[in-house]
Amino acid sequence: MTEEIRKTLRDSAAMRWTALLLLALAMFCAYIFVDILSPIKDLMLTQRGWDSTAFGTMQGSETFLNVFVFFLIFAGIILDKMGVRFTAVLSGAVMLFGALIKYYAVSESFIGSGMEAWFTAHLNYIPGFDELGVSPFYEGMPASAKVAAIGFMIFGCGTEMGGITVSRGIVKWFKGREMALAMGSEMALARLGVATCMIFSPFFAKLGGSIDVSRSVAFGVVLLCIALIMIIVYFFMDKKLDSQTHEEEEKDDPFKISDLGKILSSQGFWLVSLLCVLYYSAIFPFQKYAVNMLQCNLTFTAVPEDSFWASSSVTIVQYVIMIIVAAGAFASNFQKDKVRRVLFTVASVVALVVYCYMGYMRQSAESIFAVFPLLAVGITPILGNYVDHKGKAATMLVLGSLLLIFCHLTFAFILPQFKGSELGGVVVAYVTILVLGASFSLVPAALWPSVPKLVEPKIIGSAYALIFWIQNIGLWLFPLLIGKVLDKTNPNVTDPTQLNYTWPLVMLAMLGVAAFFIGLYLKVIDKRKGIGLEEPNIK
Ligand SMILES: NCCCC[C@H](NC(=O)[C@@H](N)CCCCN)C(=O)O
Repeated sequence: MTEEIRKTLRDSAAMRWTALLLLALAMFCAYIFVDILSPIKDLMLTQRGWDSTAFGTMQGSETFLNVFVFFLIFAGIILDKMGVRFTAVLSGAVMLFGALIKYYAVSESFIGSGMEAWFTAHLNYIPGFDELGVSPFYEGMPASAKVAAIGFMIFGCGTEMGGITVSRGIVKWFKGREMALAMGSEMALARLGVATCMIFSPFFAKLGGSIDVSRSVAFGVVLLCIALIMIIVYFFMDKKLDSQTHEEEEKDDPFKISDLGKILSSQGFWLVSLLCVLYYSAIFPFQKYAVNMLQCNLTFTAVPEDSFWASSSVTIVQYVIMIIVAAGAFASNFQKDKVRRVLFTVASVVALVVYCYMGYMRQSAESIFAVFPLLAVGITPILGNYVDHKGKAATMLVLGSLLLIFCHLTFAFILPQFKGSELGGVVVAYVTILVLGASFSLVPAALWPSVPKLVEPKIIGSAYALIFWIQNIGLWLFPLLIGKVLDKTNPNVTDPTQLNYTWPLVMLAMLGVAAFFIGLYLKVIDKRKGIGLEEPNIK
């Protein structure tokens, strides 16, 4: 066979990176939708009557079916049985379907509809789930929040199924090549999705001077349509690849229930899963409240509506600068020449300073918080590469947890001290958010590539599905708990920007403490059992 005949799509760097780009852009859109209501929590109270408990219950519902109906486990089985491209299209369609329901729930046409009346009277009690205290609805929950929660549950099935499918797709296209870099790059783009959402969700909700929260959700729905198109394009690339390699998709490793037993009996797997659920529970649920937490802790001077800083064009310019920060930091990873690498980094840092200044001038909590994922865009691929070549994954997990504790305690106790000092508060907020972003690079970059060291290659897909499932328990519980703690500790507060966030933040810091100790124990077990977590991936 000649060299030419043997060449497949994945042998071409351009083609495999195109395949990654399609999958990563689809996840970018999905991550935008995940947090689409997070930066407008205050508007959800004033426009739709969602208090913190309603908001937290709706936000937590994303993971409900994954956790309590074990959908993620089924998603793992579907992925193993049907392959990457089928599951990718299915996840895109499920995400879009759920998103459309959520859009209807928050739209103006829902208000006063028969559906609103029905949901106000029903779904207050769910037999079984209420007794267990895990119901996604409660007596008195606004009807729009109930329907939005149903849509978000369905969306959550699609997005988590998409998450494991993309990981497996990356393995399919990049095995034996730049796999860690590809995974890091995919996560980097997902982080940019979160930053995009922080800027554009409030932008669309307040567009043209009138407030309409459904515009933000509509923006997310449009992006999910684009995501589905990208997945369909990927479908044909993937089909072409299989026809070239004459491989029947993934059929050599079918999922068996007995595989679950093998995974569950691994101590390392349990420690990594525990650390994953503890760490991510202090990040993703926090993300849903962070903008409101900043609104409550920073002193903002209202920017007049006719001022330059309040204009829509400034929002767009700020977003373009954000893209320059992210692109510069990301591209510096790929520069072989040292001078070029430094130039890219410097350009990115300068753009970051300009971005931060604009956030301060706009007095905008959402654009201040949007720097959180930016650092992760730049450094997650670097750290992924570091783990590949130098190792030290367990140490990075410990360090990431320590930074997490430091940040949540700073938000809880130091940031409120700066109330009254406009600039001081914003500086403390920026620094803490950036450090939290660094922590959010360290842990994912070390955690996900460590999974293959814990289980045999044959059951990696199922192991990822199980870790996601365990992680989803925390992602379900903590948005809800934060909302409840907020309501309990702020009984008479009616202004959504005057809440005291100390106790929810202490609770999140405690998750970091537990993750820190698990990380230390993991280091001990790694040394004792020779798991190789501190070893480089490429020897
Ligand atoms: N290829 C890496 C996959 C893991 C990325 C990881 N995402 C998750 O853990 C998701 N289960 C949670 C997503 C939360 C929103 N639904 C990440 O670090 O983003």
